[in-house]
Parts: sequence; structure tokens; C-alpha cells
Amino acid sequence: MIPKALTIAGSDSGGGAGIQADLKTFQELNVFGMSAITALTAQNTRGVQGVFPASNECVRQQLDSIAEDLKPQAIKTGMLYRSSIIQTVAEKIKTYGWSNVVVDPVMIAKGGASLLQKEAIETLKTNLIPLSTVITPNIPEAEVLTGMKIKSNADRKQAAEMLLVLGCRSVVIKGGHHEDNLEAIDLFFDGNDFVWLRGQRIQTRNTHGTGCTFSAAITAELAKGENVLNAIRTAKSFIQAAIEHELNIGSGHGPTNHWAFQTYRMGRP
Ligand SMILES: Nc1ncnc2c1ncn2[C@@H]1O[C@H](COP(=O)(O)OP(=O)(O)O)[C@@H](O)[C@H]1O
Ligand SMILES: Cc1ncc(COP(=O)(O)OP(=O)(O)O)c(N)n1
Repeated sequence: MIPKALTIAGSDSGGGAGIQADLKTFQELNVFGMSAITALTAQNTRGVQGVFPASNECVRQQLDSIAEDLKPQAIKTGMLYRSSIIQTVAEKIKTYGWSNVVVDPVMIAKGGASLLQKEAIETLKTNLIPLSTVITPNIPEAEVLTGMKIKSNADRKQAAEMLLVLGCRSVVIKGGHHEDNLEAIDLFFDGNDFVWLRGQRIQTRNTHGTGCTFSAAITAELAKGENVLNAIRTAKSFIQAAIEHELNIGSGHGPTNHWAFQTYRMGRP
């Protein structure tokens, strides 16, 4: 059986984040990728120049078309932009009984553009997060979702506990935005165990789409039947290789190298 994964996210015309990063990642991990597009963005390595959200009907029809013919073994959500799109996605996840749901609570692009309306944060918390197998906030997103400041390791553990109360089955709070200069360390928590996933911090500005790529790699591994922690370990290795072997494309924050994991590194850390 060919594993199939679905991404429900925004399109990045520059190819480094969003739907484009997700499909490249699925492909590199030998998973057949499908997509439902929630918004078009005019975007490049310098930033986001325009956001054009899809109608609810457009999102609904894409999800129905996929579900009626192609059964994804795992799905991920990225940029969902507004409350009504989140509601549509949550309804469809329930209707079609989709499992292995990875929620990347995308809020703000690196350049500062808003990819989620403020009023949609509550809908994300109440409608979508309770349906998720794992959520993958970065530190600023975890701060918004919990209402607490995250500075120390103890803070991050407390935030992970608070996020689990929202109803997700597990959480990984990514460490890309942490001030640690030597390592980029992510924290996994499933209600029982805290696991720190360590990687050398690469000094580069070419980190556009790191979060999308990381959550897509988790989704691909879940589609193949891996457990959540193993999926996250492989994703960490995938993103580490993708940042380390940079491409230097564009004049701003360049994309990561989606070929690198296959080319340079196959194992988990
Ligand atoms: N400079 C870096 N060097 C190595 N790993 C990084 C670097 N920046 C981010 N990462 C890793 O990339 C993944 C995405 O993290 P992060 O940048 O926090 O997410 P987002 O793109 O959602 O803001 C995490 O596994 C994080 O540890
Ligand atoms: C269409 C779209 N979706 C998501 C993002 C954010 O991607 P992320 O992986 O968090 O990377 P940065 O944008 O922060 O570099 C996006 N930019 N566009």
C-alpha cells in the first residue's frame, strides 16, 4: 500500500513554506502527497506581499473530493487564516474520521505577516486542537495558546502541560526561536514523558519554512505507520539536514533544502 498524506494549508508562491514545502517533504519521505489550499499567498524569501484566502466552499469541496476517492493515512494543517476555515476543516476531520492529525498552529510568518486572524485563535483552541494527535507550536505560538511567557526549560514544560489540557494527544514545542546559540532543542510531551530533541543550531538566515517542513515530515512518518515520537525524531533529523545543507536561494530568508535528508542522512538522531 502506498502511504498517502494530506496537507491543508496555504500556498507559498516562493516555494519554501506552506503547501509547497509540505508536498516536497512528503515526496522526499516516499509518501504520496495531496493538498487542500486554504489561501494563496504572494510570497518570496523577502516576505509576504499578499494574502488571498479561499472561500469556505472552496476548502469544503477540496476536502470532499479527496475524501470521496483517496484515503489519507495522516493529515496536517498549516495556515488556516480565519475562524470559518478552521470550523470547516474540523467538521470534515470528524465527518471522514481522519486520524493521525498534525496541527501546526501557524500564526505569523518570519517577516511578520499575519497568517491567522486574531479572532481565529479561540476557534483553533476549541475546535481543532482537540482533534489532533500532535500539535507543533513554536515558542511564540505556544505563548499565545497558553497566555504564558516561555523563557526557561521549566516554562516550556509547564506550557506543554497546559497545551495538553486543550485536548491534543501530544505536543512538540519547537525551539527555533529560543535564544540558545548552540543548539535548537524541541520539547515533546504526551502526558507521560518529556523528551528533549536536540540538534546543533545552524547559523544561517535560510530558515524559511522550517516549521512547515518539520510538521510535514511528522505527518509523512505517521502516514507510514510510525508512532508519534519516532515520527518526530525523523522530522528533527529531516529539518536538521535541510537547514545544514542550505541552498542560498533568493535575497532574504531562503528556503531549506528538501533534498538533503535523502542525500546526506537517513537515520533518526
Ligand atoms: N538555526 C537552526 N538550526 C537548527 N535547527 C533549527 C534552526 N532553526 C529552527 N530549527 C529547527 O527547525 C524546526 C522548526 O522550528 P521553528 O523555527 O521554531 O519553527 P517555525 O518555523 O514554526 O517558527 C525545529 O525542529 C527547530 O528546532
Ligand atoms: C503559506 C504559508 N504557510 C506557512 C508559513 C509559515 O511557515 P513557517 O514554516 O513557520 O516558516 P516562516 O514563514 O516562519 O519562515 C508561510 N510563511 N506561508
